[in-house]
Amino acid sequence: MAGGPFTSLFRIYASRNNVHSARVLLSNQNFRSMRQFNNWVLETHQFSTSFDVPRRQFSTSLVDIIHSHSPLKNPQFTIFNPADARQFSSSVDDEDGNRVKLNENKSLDSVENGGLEGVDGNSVGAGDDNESCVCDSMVIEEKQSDDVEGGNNIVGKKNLAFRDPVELYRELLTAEKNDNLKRSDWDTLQEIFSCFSKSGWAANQALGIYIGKSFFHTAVNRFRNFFFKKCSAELAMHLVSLGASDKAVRFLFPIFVEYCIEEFPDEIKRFRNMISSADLTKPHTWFPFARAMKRKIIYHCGPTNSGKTYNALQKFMEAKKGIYCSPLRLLAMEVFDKVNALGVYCSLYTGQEKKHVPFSNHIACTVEMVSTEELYDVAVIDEIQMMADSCRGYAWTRALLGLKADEIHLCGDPSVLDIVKKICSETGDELYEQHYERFKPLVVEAKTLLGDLKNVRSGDCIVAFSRREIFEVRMAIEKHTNHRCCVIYGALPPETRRQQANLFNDQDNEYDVLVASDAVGMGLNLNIRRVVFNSLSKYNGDKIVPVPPSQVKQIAGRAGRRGSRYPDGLTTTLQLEDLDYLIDCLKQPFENVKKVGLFPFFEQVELFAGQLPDISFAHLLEKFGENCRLDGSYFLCRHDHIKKVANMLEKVQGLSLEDRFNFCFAPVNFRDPKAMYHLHRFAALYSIKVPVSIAMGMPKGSARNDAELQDLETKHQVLSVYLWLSQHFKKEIFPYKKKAEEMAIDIADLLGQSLIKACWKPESRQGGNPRPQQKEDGHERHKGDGYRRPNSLVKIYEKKRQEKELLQGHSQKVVV
Ligand SMILES: Nc1ncnc2c1ncn2[C@@H]1O[C@H](COP(=O)(O)OP(=O)(O)OP(=O)(O)O)[C@@H](O)[C@H]1O
Ligand SMILES: [Mg+2]
Repeated sequence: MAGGPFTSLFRIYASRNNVHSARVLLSNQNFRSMRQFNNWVLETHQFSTSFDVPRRQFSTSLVDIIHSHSPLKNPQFTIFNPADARQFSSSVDDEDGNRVKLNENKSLDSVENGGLEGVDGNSVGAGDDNESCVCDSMVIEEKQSDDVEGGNNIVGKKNLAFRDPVELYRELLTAEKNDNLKRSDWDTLQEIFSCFSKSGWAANQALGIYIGKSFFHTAVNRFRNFFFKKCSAELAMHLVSLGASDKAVRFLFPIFVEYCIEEFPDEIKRFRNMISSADLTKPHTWFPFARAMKRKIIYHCGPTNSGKTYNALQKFMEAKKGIYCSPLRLLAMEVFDKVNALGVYCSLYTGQEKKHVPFSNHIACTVEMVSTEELYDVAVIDEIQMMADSCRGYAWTRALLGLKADEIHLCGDPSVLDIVKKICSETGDELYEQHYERFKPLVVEAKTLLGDLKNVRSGDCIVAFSRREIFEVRMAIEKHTNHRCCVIYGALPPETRRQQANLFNDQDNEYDVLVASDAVGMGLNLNIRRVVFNSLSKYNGDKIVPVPPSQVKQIAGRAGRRGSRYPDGLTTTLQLEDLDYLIDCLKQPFENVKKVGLFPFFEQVELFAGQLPDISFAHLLEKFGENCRLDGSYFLCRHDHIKKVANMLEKVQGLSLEDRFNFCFAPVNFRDPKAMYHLHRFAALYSIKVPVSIAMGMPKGSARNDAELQDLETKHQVLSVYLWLSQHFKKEIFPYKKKAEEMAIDIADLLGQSLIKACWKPESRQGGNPRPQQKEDGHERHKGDGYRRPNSLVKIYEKKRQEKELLQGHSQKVVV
């Protein structure tokens, strides 16, 4: 890597001004006024090490030196000489670090006013640093006059606030214990150290020199002991005059830094290695091959039922080689069928199945399975707003950053448009936007079902947010009306969901009502005339919460599909009191997402594990979460479910780290103890290298009650996990793939048959979560059917309604 103009200029400047050494300061935050060294402060942003650059190394590339110390690929840094207020700021921002932007001769004032920009464009020098900036310019003035007097050694003895902390620390090292302080002064000093120890600012800044939060208090205690033994009267009195305040903490901090650098080199090195191995910054650099391409990204942006996927699929089918990335297995299967039916050979690739169609150049896959190795002409990433999903978002982010395709079509709502723009500016891809409107507006029926399921009509989809609620609604409808219901919910295998969807879509049968969970929310083409929300609150794994507006929109948008029996979509609620919330949700603009999900690859976790060799995998993941560094546009995806599986597999000996990592991604429902038991058994057999058996009997027939139905669901889950493992591990260890496939098809069939017959009361899953339907969750009885629905959100929105008086009356239709 060549040095570029910045380095040459620095070299000329340094030689002309007889600079002996420069110190690079260390920080992921802005540390700029921390220290001075022979009149030089070399400043770094989002950069995290501390080292001196001696004069003899000025002849080599300064950029090289900085890069060799930096865990970041493209650190930005500023170098300035306080003696004459000259400052150079530089950002090395091209791929090989050669292109250097040079700003010469900015006055320090512009720096004080936040004239510099950090790596992520944040203004530097704001907030916490203001005080130290002011202090810094005073240091400069002081030093300039001292220099005139001749030499560094006589630097401002008069005013400790302006002394070089390095010198102060050196003096402390050689000082004798001070016995002349009053008791009250010692007490004040104790208070100052207690304040220091509790200071969030100091703990954060200490991260810049790799003093981790867990070690910070120990370091401060040791520093206090050292300080109390050595502190001069002058120093103590200066601190006492500041009192237990932020000023005292900020005064002490640079001395603390010196102490730590000398006393804790091993701890610093260990933490530094740990941090750099948990570095998730600049994820676009993880895919150098995709970066070497000039990709064209087309964002099909619009609400539901507006033709986004349709248009993207046209390009996919026209391409020589294409890949379609789906949010759901079911949708991947739908595209696989549709595309093959149109004469474009297409294979199917999901976590559980690989259907290779001979001579095919097209693939429909689930987004988690997308290959970033293969080259494609056209890729489609459907439901791109899922990048912001707290659990699965990383799969969409990875697909967008890593796909090697000349053209990538993104389909989704506008919520991630801005962040996709930002990502494209980092990757260098061209972005084109294509905006869509709904084919037909969605109409809200203000009358609602008036709390009575007897008002259900043909073509209705009643949306409920738990399995139990779904079956209760279905029972009530079938008992009190002549309608027959299909059901779709998350625990059903995709094949059964599809069978139920077909049954509902098909006009030539009596199944004309659908009762479904939010599992219908994404992309599926269903002949729905009206979406009726049975309730608008759901259990989020912890408590009952209102369904988020984005999800309400997505689900309501299922009503009325172009080309279906019902091109005009309607939506409403069961209860009048829920209507305002529905209207509120539909009227809300799409949120503008600020961050999208990331998750480390196995190799990154492995690197991190090297720093913490003796801890459990679950603990390792936790530590990774605590210590990983992320750029401002990304968050680390939630991995509670992974940790749950990791904990369960903890006692299974003989699994490598990679095995554990893979097992933890198996699509198991961790709330289902039977499914977890089987996963444990699979891992135990795998660990002793015994071919893994399915060891699960086939049910004799369709379910006769809810317990048997749940048993079928679990059995399918177990087979799905087996199939997933057989695709992710060596075939020899999971030799019964074929058998598992056959069993899974049969069980999906039995589930379909069972659902057609089902007319029993739902039961709770054993060992599962508290049921949202239980009394303590505040659910109420409904019209003597034995059916209970969640409490309305009326209280929450009552106030809002009064204020807004959204509706004039409840008889007219509202078009959203
Ligand atoms: N130009 C078209 N010609 C014929 N049918 C179309 C056309 N555009 C869309 N459709 C049909 O309209 C329906 C909705 O289109 P599409 O699935 O592309 O919507 P979308 O915007 O992706 O909605 P979603 O939010 O459900 O993903 C589909 O059944 C699709 O086949
Ligand atoms: Mg779509």
